[in-house]
Amino acid sequence: MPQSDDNTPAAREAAAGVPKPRSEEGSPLIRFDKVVKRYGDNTVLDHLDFSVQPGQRVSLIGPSGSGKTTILRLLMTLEHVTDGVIWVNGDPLSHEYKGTDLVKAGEQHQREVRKKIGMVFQQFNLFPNMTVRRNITESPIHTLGVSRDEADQRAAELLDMVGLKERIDAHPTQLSGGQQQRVAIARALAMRPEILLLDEVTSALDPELVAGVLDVLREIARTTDITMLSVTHEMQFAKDVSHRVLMFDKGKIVEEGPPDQIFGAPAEDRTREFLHAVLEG
Ligand SMILES: Nc1ncnc2c1ncn2[C@@H]1O[C@H](COP(=O)(O)OP(=O)(O)OP(=O)(O)O)[C@@H](O)[C@H]1O
Repeated sequence: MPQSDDNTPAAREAAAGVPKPRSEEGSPLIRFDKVVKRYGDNTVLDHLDFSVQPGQRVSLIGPSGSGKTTILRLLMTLEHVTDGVIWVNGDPLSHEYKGTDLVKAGEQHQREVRKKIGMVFQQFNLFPNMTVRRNITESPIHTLGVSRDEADQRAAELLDMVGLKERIDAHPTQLSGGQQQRVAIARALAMRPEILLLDEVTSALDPELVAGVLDVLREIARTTDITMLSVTHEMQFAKDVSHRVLMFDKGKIVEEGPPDQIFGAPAEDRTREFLHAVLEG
């Protein structure tokens, strides 16, 4: 059934004056189409529609439990939708295929889609028994079939970018939380993903280590055109790096727009209340 023009993500963005970084006219890289996620009776995402253009950096903000992390976990196929479809690059994520005939093809396809997406978690999830170098090179070598030399060279470049090139032979336990998180960022980028998902990447860090990690991410935002979806409670960071901010409450988008609008002149009471609580609290 055709949607009313006012209700489409494109119409909402146009109304909000959202700037498009590139591929404005082209197909979205990510599209959520009436996505529902339920755990038992708890509806975590409620017919969610939004899309992300290639190269767009989007921050997801909103109160605890509003469904932000679930969106990233669905994209990583760590969870499956209850209803609706998630499209990546014009293809549905495999678990949304309903027909049994397609399940096998879907699994192969799901692996291909997954390779395009890197994620950095709140807990760094490095392998403690591997050096920093091996943490970064294992997936490119085993999943992408990259040669060891090439993977090593890329690891050295990425560690340089995150300011840790001297720690290439260290083990994670020898590093601070902030350093471990910077290695986790390098590891995600080693797969050359099109999409980088960041899930509250500074929440587990001591306050004095937060700035170093955010600076690395700001630099990635400045120097690459990677598509970025970031769940964050760091409002200044969201303001600095985002093309667009989505404000969530109870599994729905209550407001979206460029950071100047969301942080400077929010239209919705719920957004104002949330920002007041975060910024004043
Ligand atoms: N595996 C699960 N089983 C049952 N309920 C879950 C599961 N994962 C998440 N939930 C529920 O889904 C809801 C949304 O969680 P989600 O982590 O997406 O919220 P969030 O907006 O990211 O919150 P926060 O900012 O606290 O991380 C919460 O009510 C949570 O309890």
